[in-house]
Amino acid sequence: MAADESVTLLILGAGGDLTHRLLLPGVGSLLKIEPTRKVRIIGADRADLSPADWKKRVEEAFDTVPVPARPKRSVLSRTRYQRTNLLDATELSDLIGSLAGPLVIYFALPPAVSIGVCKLLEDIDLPAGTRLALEKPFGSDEKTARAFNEQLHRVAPEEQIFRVDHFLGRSTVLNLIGLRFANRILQPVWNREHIERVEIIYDEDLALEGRAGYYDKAGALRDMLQSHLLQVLAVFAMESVAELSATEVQDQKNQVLRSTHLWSNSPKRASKRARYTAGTIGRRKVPAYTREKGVDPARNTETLAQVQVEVRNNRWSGVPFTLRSGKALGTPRKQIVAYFRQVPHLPVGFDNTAAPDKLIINLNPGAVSFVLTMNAEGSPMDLEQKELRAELAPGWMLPYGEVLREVLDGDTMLSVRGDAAESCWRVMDPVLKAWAADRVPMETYPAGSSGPDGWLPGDSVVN
Ligand SMILES: NC(=O)C1=CN([C@@H]2O[C@H](COP(=O)(O)OP(=O)(O)OC[C@H]3O[C@@H](n4cnc5c(N)ncnc54)[C@H](OP(=O)(O)O)[C@@H]3O)[C@@H](O)[C@H]2O)C=CC1
Ligand SMILES: O=C1O[C@H](COP(=O)(O)O)[C@@H](O)[C@H](O)[C@H]1O
Repeated sequence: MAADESVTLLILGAGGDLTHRLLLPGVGSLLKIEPTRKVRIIGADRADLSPADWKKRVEEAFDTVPVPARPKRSVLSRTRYQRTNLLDATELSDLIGSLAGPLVIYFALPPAVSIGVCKLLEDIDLPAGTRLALEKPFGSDEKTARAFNEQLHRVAPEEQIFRVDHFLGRSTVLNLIGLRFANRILQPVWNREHIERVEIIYDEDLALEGRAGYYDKAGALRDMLQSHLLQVLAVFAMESVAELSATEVQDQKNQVLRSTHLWSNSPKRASKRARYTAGTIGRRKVPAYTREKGVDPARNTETLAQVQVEVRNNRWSGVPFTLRSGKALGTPRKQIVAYFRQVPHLPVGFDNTAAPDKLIINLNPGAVSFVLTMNAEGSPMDLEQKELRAELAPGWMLPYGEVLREVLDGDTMLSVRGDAAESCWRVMDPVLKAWAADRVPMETYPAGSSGPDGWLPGDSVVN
């Protein structure tokens, strides 16, 4: 679809946090880069917002970017809000009936409400080609994800369904494809012969930040590992693509996800979970997770999760991939680290066999570092590790701008295909079952620390 063709973006759940904090600024950041793009934003929610309230919300979100005057004026002059109980068939049908295509329906709703709305959409005539954009979590296990896929396919074909993952909008992830396939240096060593293990880590210094309503039912594993980090793994490990197209990228990513299994098939050995206790992050005092507002300690929700998986294919068999993410950690660390094997033979005479060579890919902000063993300062017989580093340009728009751009253009390259969503649950379901049965202990770590001791295998120097 051409960027100058006007698209109607209907945001369901327009009064909520996602719309306010991420979606509207995302659209704004897209308009900043593409000021002639024509998008008509319609907000719908059960909140009682006046037309002026709604315009003010859009304007405030745009001002955080900020959006240039002309596209801002154009959007504000055409946007409107419709108070709607989205689970009422007549109200939903009236809302959609009032809109012209091409139409994108963005579900910024609690997951159970999204499923209910989809059911109602089966009986509503949608403009031809209507696209549906869904948020995570996509289902709550493999079975519910499959059922949700079947239901969605009764409303629209797969190529009109966008399961949004803002990590895939991240320029750094696209940079990963460039890093892997646009030079000859890395391709020959990107395999089990040369890479011993890989860590994909997203440690945050943010704590709960008032999100108990969502997070206490999700936890770190569902919030980050099952969704974002498995997607990052898929891009890291996939075979080469002939072109940057949805079919190529999706097929290659999904081959990886289909081949991914828990390390030694044992959820007990492959997973760890922990929850933060009271502590201090910088100058900020953080209460114990169980004392945070809205948390039910009986849910036993983890705030730090680590899972080891194996990609059982010709390229990666035998290489452990450790996925880890958590909240309230002292030092944010958002990176992929590939540890290389030792050289087959180190010339006799050198001192100091150093730690393994590493490739570190920082996800946010983006940077690539090679940490290589070479001659030290001083005695040339001595070895040490030195770092070669390149900073990557920041994303040209916000991650939500990048994913929305694809949705508005009808390009599914960066969205999660239905079978991939099911595969991700298939990998993690045994861990969730083992945790629910208390077969893996819940450890603790003070907020502001680096997590429980001894979780990551081997050396994991933060860079
Ligand atoms: N917020 C975030 O940072 C992120 C959120 N997500 C996902 O985005 C989705 C939305 O999350 P979030 O914005 O945080 O949730 P919120 O609860 O803040 O927003 C959902 C909105 O939908 C409204 N709503 C619920 N039921 C109905 C209904 N029947 N009719 C009309 N409106 C209704 C809610 O109204 P009311 O308040 O009255 O209930 C609320 O305004 C979730 O799937 C979440 O997992 C994904 C990534 C990040
Ligand atoms: O989807 C989510 O992602 C954020 C981390 O992503 P970032 O781009 O904001 O760094 C995470 O904090 C949140 O819990 C999760 O729902």
